[in-house]
Amino acid sequence: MLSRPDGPRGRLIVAIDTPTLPRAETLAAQVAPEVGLLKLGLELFCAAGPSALAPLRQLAPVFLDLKLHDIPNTVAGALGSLAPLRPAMVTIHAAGGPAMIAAARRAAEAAGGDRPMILAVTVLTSIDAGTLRAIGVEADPVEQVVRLARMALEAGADGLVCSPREVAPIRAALGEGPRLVVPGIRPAGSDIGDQVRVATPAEAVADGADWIVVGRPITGAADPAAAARAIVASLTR
Ligand SMILES: O=C(O)c1cc(=O)[nH]c(=O)n1[C@@H]1O[C@H](COP(=O)(O)O)[C@@H](O)[C@H]1O
Repeated sequence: MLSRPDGPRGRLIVAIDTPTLPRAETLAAQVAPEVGLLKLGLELFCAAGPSALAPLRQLAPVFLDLKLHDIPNTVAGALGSLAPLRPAMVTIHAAGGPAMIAAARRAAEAAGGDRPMILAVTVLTSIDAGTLRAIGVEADPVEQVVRLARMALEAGADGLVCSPREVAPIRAALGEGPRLVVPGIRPAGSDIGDQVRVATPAEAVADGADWIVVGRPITGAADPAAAARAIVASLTR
């Protein structure tokens, strides 16, 4: 399994969110020298399919972010189907519960080889307390994230996806063990878009994020490589 990053550059994951494979390949080639991993998410996977992974993996390890959330047997089957693609990280939704998470972990181990890191997505960074209430969760985002984080790790997740607002609370509650992958990152002054629980790259890393995930502030920049370099330069831990 992928080790923790040993320097600021290794901490940066760029989300290659585009429906067009040629555009994804261009972006990936521009930013790969500046980053630790490239993230392939639903937008590109749904448009271009599993074959989108290989060209990205030639440039950097790939975080395959499909946020799997289904019955344990189906999620385990999906992990088995994804194994030949050799992603470095994969996401499942913590809300799928302990049996689903344990099945995902078993399936990743059964596939053998250098298995992917299984990351449990806690509460999406676009969700606030009002949206949690709308789906029947009375806890605030921090409380809910820490609850899901503890459950997911006990069930076999290798790490967690959370917003930068919960990094310090997770470290306080669960220590340095959990690997934390943190989207909802916005350099000061950049457009927040649909994100709600955000912080700057430096804040997230100072609080204890292992990796930060950045999409539009880099992919929408006139010079994506320069934008990635500026973010890496801002990281101190
Ligand atoms: O799992 C993720 O990566 C993820 C979880 C989450 O809670 N929030 C979140 O934004 N993400 C992903 O992180 C990326 C953030 O992109 P930007 O908002 O453009 O920086 C997107 O690809 C999202 O799919």
